Amino acid sequence: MKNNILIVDDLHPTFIEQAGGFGYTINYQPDMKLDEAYAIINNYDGLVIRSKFQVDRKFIDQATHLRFICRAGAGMDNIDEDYALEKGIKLINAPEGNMDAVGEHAIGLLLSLMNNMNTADAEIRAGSWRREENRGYELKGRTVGIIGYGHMGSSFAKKLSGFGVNVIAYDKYKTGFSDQYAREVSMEEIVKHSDVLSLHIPLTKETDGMVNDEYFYHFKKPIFFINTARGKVVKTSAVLSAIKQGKIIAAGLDVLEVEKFPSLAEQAWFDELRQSGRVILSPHVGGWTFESYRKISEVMAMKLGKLGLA
Ligand SMILES: O=C(O)C(=O)COP(=O)(O)O
Repeated sequence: MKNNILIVDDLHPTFIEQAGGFGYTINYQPDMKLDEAYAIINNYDGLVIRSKFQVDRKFIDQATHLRFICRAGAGMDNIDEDYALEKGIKLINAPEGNMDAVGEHAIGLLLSLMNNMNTADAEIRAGSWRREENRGYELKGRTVGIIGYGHMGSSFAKKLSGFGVNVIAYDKYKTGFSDQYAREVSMEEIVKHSDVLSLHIPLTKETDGMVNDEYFYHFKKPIFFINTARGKVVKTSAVLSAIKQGKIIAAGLDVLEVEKFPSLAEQAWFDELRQSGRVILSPHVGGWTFESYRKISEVMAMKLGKLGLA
């Protein structure tokens, strides 16, 4: 055992300081590429990564001494979790570090959609002052449906508590989670009652492409749709069709099926998406704030300390 950790992503220094205190030697390489990490990973006990590359079977097979992987964030979809666990590698993530960021970002997208902030802003910049066309809707009195009631879903629910809304939540893998912020319901009830739908589920084999044309078809009321979870859970073409059919009033998307340029611009749906006044986009920054940068590091260091592997 060398008690050393390779960090391949940008990370707040508090993790480095604290892990050093536990007795680990740190190699901090925030710009390291996959092939460079692959070449040296067999010398390390620990790996810290955000989402920059896939820690797949091949990588794990190469990491012959790896004892733990810290995912500096929430989503574990860039790590072959089953294979890592099979190999006895411990996994740590830190959703507690960016749950406030995601909850607030989802609220921001929702209020912006309901008040036409994107179009109103663009119109004024273009020289037009239109009040009636930019009249907003109120959140108060509406039913907000949350899919997935983990750290992110419950953070969003908590932040909604001052708005006078009825918050209902469905989580396929959890029961008995009703709390003061949300009432646990079936998927049927989400579909029947929601005025707002917000996704807070991970990307897995099961959820990949889950939100398709059929998914929106069943909703009884026109909805405001928010995705701060994972882009690949949602077919963008289905969001665009649902907007055209009036099933979705407007959509706030922090994550997309394909992210980053130039590949995003090459998607068949991109032109329609970017021209739609009924969509607000942000570049996967829901969980990425000045505060979460530090909190993620603190949470990971705390969890690593508890593992007591050094
Ligand atoms: O924490 C998460 O799951 C996120 O989506 C944040 O992604 P990132 O680590 O900033 O690439």
